Amino acid sequence: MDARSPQPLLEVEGICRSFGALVAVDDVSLRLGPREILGIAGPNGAGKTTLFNVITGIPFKADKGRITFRGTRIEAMAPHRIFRLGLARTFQKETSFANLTVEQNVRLGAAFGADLRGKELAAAVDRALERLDLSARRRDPAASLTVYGTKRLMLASAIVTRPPLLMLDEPASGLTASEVADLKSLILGFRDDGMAILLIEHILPLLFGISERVMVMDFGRKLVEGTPADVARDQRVIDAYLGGQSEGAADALAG
Ligand SMILES: Nc1ncnc2c1ncn2[C@@H]1O[C@H](COP(=O)(O)OP(=O)(O)OP(=O)(O)O)[C@@H](O)[C@H]1O
Repeated sequence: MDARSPQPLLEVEGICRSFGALVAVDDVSLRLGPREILGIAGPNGAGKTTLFNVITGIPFKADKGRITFRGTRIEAMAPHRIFRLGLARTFQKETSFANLTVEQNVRLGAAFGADLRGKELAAAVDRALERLDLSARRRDPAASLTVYGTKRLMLASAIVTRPPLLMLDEPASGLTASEVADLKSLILGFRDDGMAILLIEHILPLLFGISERVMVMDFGRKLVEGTPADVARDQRVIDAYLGGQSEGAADALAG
């Protein structure tokens, strides 16, 4: 099944969210199939993070629209119940419980996202720490990690319950080129494990290089959606957003 199938993994229909007079997300719809990677691009303030926020209900809901995840309507559901249905996210800013250890952070993710206990919980935490190359740091305080270490910790806490949908908000910001390359293979590995991925990213070679489809937002609205090749060539996208970066996107597509 893919996003065009009658029952996609995630279906967002006519979502709106305003802050006073500012319409941050304006009638946005999207569909995502299992194991699909949908990239979301757009200039600063286009409404990308607000879209993530209203899908996950953290920290606020949409004013209008329907969101269906795994056949269940979630637009009015409490965030922890959405997580338990199998939708996990990370945040733009590196976020962790700084005074807890790396392992305790991941255990919290597991407890929030599923009813895991005992050996099952321990195995899930071990697996997530191993996957994100954090096993050797498990007893260290989260505050001692580097920027990329903290990003990997957010990812470990998000994937510990093996969610079918992972939403990543600018996971590559602030990383070195080799860290971005490492992150790229991690994300592709999550997809190979069975996760669908919604990815917001300003680093276009990464976004265009791993997404099956790309959606570009501008002024709260969906400007264009299509294959990376079609989107990178779309004159509306070049005018509104890519500008000088269109070469970077083209290079990513070339290989
Ligand atoms: N809690 C809020 N209160 C008031 N305005 C908000 C709030 N959250 C977002 N906005 C505004 O909504 C608009 C969309 O913001 P949003 O963070 O969703 O954009 P974005 O596309 O994710 O941008 P960036 O790429 O810079 O992260 C912006 O004008 C922003 O200032």
